[in-house]
Amino acid sequence: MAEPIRVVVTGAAGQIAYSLIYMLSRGEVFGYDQPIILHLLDIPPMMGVLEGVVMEITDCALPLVVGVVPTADLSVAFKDVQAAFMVGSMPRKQGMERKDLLSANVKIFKAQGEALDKYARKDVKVMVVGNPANTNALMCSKYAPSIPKENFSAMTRLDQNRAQAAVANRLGVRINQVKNVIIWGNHSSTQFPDALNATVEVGGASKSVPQALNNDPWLKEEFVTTVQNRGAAVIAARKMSSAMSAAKAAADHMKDIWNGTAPGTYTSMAVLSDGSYGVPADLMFSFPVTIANREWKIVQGLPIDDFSRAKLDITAKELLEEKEDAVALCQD
Ligand SMILES: NC(=O)C1=CN([C@@H]2O[C@H](COP(=O)(O)OP(=O)(O)OC[C@H]3O[C@@H](n4cnc5c(N)ncnc54)[C@H](O)[C@@H]3O)[C@@H](O)[C@H]2O)C=CC1
Ligand SMILES: O=C(O)CCC(=O)C(=O)O
Repeated sequence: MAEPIRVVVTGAAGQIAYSLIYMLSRGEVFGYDQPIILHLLDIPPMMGVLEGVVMEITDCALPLVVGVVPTADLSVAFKDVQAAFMVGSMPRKQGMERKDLLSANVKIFKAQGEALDKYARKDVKVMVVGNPANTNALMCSKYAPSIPKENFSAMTRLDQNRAQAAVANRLGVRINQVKNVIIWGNHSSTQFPDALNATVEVGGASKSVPQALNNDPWLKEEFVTTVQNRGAAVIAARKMSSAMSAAKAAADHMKDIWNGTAPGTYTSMAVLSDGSYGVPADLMFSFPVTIANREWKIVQGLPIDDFSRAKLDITAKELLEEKEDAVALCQD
């Protein structure tokens, strides 16, 4: 059996972690033959709840879990970790935008960036789930200067999964027949869910989604707003934010980083912009990427018409504003 790897989940006593820890422990992300040592971080008042989570992990009798380290101490949580799921932070309530969480959450990511810098392995892969995810990831990476910026990403996979499911449903096909739906920009209501370059497999042949839908105006209208507002719709229905689907998306995201994307497919994640597609550099912007050897590359050369250009610019503008606010908050 392989040597165990150390994996940290922050916000380990919370809702998303409750589903995510089980997926990790079953081998769904790092492989069914990869033992793991789980580092579980939460805040001191949650240590009692976390103790209950640890009891449940034990009672699941999972052979791949060879150690569990529950803690409220950053130096313990991040010590020698190779993968970090940064979930711990406050979720929004009904009526709030995700960026309203910036003042509550960004300093958590500053402190945890500093701790990653000091204690984690330099090849650690860090994915940020806690909202506002893109800007939290940007600030986390800025406060971890000894870790390559490319090792940080923020999750827009839940939006991608939602978009893929919506397209499959509209076409009446299975989810895995739809490929290459893209989420551009921020994990917020300004994101641009784009199925204009997506494809669907029908009868062994690949067809463009707009063609398969006879250029249905739905693709540029209701599809976009439904995906943009899906998180808020779940909150309105559940009175709590998405958790099972968020955990599944976090697992999908890290699994792609670990194992790479399948040939001919790309996935969306927020990564540091290098100016591709006219997006300002130094923003954590969701792009279509391919991944090999645990390194991502932004997919180049996709057609961007005036409609898509306007959508990309709106979401980039929001990220620029968030970045400015975050930098100011972290200087306080
Ligand atoms: N990027 C995405 O697609 C999604 C992001 N989210 C975000 O994920 C975050 C977590 O959501 P839930 O698990 O539902 O929330 P939750 O409230 O159930 O759990 C959050 C946990 O984080 C802990 N926490 C708070 N501050 C912490 C700190 N400084 N260090 C470590 N742990 C800390 C809390 O004590 C709590 O146990 C929220 O910000 C939410 O908005 C949720 C769904 C999707
Ligand atoms: O919408 C939120 O603020 C919390 C959960 C989330 O980010 C989502 O469901 O997309």
